[in-house]
Amino acid sequence: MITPVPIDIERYLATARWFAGKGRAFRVSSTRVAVVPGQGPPALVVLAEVDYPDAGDDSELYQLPVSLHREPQDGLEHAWLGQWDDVHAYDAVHDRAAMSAWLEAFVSPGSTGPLHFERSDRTQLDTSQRPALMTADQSNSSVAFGEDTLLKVFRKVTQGGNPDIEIHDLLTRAGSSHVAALHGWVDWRTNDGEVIQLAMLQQFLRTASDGWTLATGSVRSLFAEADLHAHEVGGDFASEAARLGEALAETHATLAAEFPTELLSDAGAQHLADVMLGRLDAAVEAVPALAAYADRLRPLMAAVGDAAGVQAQRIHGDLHLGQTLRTVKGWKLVDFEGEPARPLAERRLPEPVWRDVAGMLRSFDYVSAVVQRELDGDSQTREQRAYRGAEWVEHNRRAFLTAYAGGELSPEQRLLLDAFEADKAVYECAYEIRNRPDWADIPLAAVARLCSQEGHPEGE
Ligand SMILES: Nc1ncnc2c1ncn2[C@@H]1O[C@H](COP(=O)(O)OP(=O)(O)O)[C@@H](O)[C@H]1O
Ligand SMILES: O=P(O)(O)O[C@H]1O[C@H](CO)[C@@H](O[C@H]2O[C@H](CO)[C@@H](O)[C@H](O)[C@H]2O)[C@H](O)[C@H]1O
Repeated sequence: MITPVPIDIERYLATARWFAGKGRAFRVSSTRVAVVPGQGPPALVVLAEVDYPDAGDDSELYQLPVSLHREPQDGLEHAWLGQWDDVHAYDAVHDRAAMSAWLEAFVSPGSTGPLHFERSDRTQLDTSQRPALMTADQSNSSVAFGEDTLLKVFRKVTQGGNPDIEIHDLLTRAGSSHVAALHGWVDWRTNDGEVIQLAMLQQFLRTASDGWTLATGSVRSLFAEADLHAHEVGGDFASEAARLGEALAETHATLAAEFPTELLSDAGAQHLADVMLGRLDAAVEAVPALAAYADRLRPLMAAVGDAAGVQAQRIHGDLHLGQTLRTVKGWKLVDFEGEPARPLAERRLPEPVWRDVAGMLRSFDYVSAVVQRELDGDSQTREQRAYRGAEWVEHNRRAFLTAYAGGELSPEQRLLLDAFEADKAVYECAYEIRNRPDWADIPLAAVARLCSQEGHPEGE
């Protein structure tokens, strides 16, 4: 079904934080529309297919929940999508009435046209709770209902199972204490068997603090104490880093128990190495400064091709401190979608756990670098902060890794970890150039360090 909608989706996409095609020439080639059941102002789901003239057949599908009103809505001006005749259209995630209709649709799950609301547990939903769009800088859009429930509306959607829903579902059913419980999800289902997953409803961890905020706070405490070492300051993060290592190890164990695992075949190991090498080549194109390191990174990545026999399993796929939440009951992991830039089929493949471990190790480096950038000072002060910041990074990386692995890494594990860390830093160079060019020197400096003789302090 191709349904034209008379709103200027292109104008809206061009400025949306979650639109991955910003800065490229694009056009909306088709739209499909479905109606969300319920009372109140009409709420629609629009699926917009986006084409990129510079990229041949490359197209993407974006979801726009839309609400329609007979009158212009005060307070929703920023979410205005357009008007035809006397109908005003808004981005519905900002619209309380429309989001309440979504929550109510979960109370009587089932299908209305292509939209299917599914419940996965029996948690009572309180539909009187007031919806509020979260303000986090996100790839998707999340709406909290009061203090208990969170609806994450996926923006870039794809045919097939969404790993965030799939993994939250299995971990919730397995009783994992390291995820926010899943309550349900929304599918777009067509008669010919196509399924596109649109949104998920889960427990809202309202009082949790995210790992990024806590860790940057720890580095700020360190810098406020001129002469102390990282383990001596009140805000030492190492015991939390260790708990995070334990939480990740437990989550990996549950994932290995709940999803199929496999031992990497020769072809599987070679595929992993080829993907890393391909990403390196593409990143060098986007970030020419990487070229100086490429010849030293390639042998490390190519060696992954010899990793046949290593266990591969479902993992998080894009783990960093911003994906962790500290609750009174311990650490939770969020956002199991994997790296948004990787094709969906690849993100759902079993992989060595070292990709996640490497992601967290990289994140400790970001924390120290980002705090240093916030602060002024003469060159001597900056040099001293760089030294102390590096000590903080080593201290926390070691605490995390020791708790995760529970002992020394084997040479094979060390090699995989090093290769995944290099791969992540390369990915980050390309990510930063596209999204935050001012930050590109953070992963670039990490690549330079990985290529130098300094090695990995926490492994010694
Ligand atoms: N269940 C939850 N409860 C409370 N906060 C959450 C929950 N899930 C995610 N968050 C917060 O929202 C932020 C964005 O969520 P995330 O799932 O990473 O979205 P995105 O895929 O859009 O990046 C996270 O960094 C976290 O701080
Ligand atoms: O959270 P997303 O799934 O959208 O992940 C993407 O964005 C992240 C930035 O928010 C990016 O993470 C990089 O920056 C973080 C600090 O902002 C840092 O902690 C991470 O270590 C670093 O990789 C992530 O790579 C990207 O996929």
